[in-house]
Amino acid sequence: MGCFDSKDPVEREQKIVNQQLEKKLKTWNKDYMKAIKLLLLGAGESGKTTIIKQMKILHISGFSESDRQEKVVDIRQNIHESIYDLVTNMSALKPPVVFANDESEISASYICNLGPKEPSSYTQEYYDHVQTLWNDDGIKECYRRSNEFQLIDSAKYFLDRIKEVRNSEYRPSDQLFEGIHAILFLVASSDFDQTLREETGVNRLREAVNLFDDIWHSRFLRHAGVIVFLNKQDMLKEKIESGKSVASYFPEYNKYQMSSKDGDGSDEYIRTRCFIRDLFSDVTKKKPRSPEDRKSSILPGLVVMVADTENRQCYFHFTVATDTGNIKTVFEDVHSMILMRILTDWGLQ
Ligand SMILES: Nc1nc2c(ncn2[C@@H]2O[C@H](COP(=O)(O)OP(=O)(O)OP(=O)(O)O)[C@@H](O)[C@H]2O)c(=O)[nH]1
Ligand SMILES: [Mg+2]
Repeated sequence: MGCFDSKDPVEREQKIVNQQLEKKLKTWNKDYMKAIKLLLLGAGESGKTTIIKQMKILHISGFSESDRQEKVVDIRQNIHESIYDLVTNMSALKPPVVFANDESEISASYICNLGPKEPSSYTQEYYDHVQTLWNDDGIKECYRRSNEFQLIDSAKYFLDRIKEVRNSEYRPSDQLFEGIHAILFLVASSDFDQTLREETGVNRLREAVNLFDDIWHSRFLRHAGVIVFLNKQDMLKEKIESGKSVASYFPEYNKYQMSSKDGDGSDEYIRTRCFIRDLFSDVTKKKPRSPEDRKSSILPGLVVMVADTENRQCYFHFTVATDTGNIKTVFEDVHSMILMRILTDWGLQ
């Protein structure tokens, strides 16, 4: 038996265009999923720009925003066409298909009122209705019987992407963070004796710990792996070897117990860098700072605190961002760590 081949040239052309579009989107999606997405965060002058420069040197590139926007426009149009065709054809089928949920009736009239042409603006309400309909078992049944009417080939592919498209337009924070595999948080470790330029009196390292607290407990970032780069190790070593002590700024250093796996504590620089690492690792074991303490947070709109429910791990590296060789080695470790995480998420590890 041969395949159904439309004799109508317009219909045939439409089908070809659809197939080409579907192919393009599939390739785009595959590439996007393949890319490892990192979010680089850190206080002022901690070395973020330097790390990006090193990444460029080490040939790491990403997706452009215009590529992404172009894809969103294509998907939106196809979502509307698909859901409109499904809704309007449901009752005409023989025997007809009915909605499984009552609320879908309201969503169906909303979509029918818009007509077959895509809406002038895509609102949250619009996406809610499409989502309600696409979740309805009646619509799913209608989709299964789509051989009985005209529906674009890739309707399911597009409708399954509602969340992705909606996020890209209406929830900028989520869009920014969705699919991020890991957050790189940079710390200028040698800042232990510095105060913030803009707010004299605030210790820069202490402020970096507070910022990390906000980021670690942020609702938006809770699914991403977190890697802390304890950067500027060369400057830290220099400071310690010149006789400066972290104890003058962090009195708790005097009582600091170094773990035996980190060394015997005889090297002051090693002891200091472990102490600084533990300032950050303690954050991952504690509750978020109180709202009172977070008044001066530089991320007020972004941070919605959550208490940890998942068992998350944080990875620490001692880095010198200005040293390409050092960053290359560290990134090789980071890369394997992220791949392991992805495999674990997929249940392959
Ligand atoms: N010695 C040394 N200098 C570093 C290191 N990392 C960064 N720097 C220097 O520190 C300064 C600040 O680094 P940037 O990469 O500009 O820091 P940033 O986080 O992008 O700073 P802002 O954009 O101002 O927030 C630059 O002069 C860097 O060359 C390091 O590991 N060792
Ligand atoms: Mg910068």
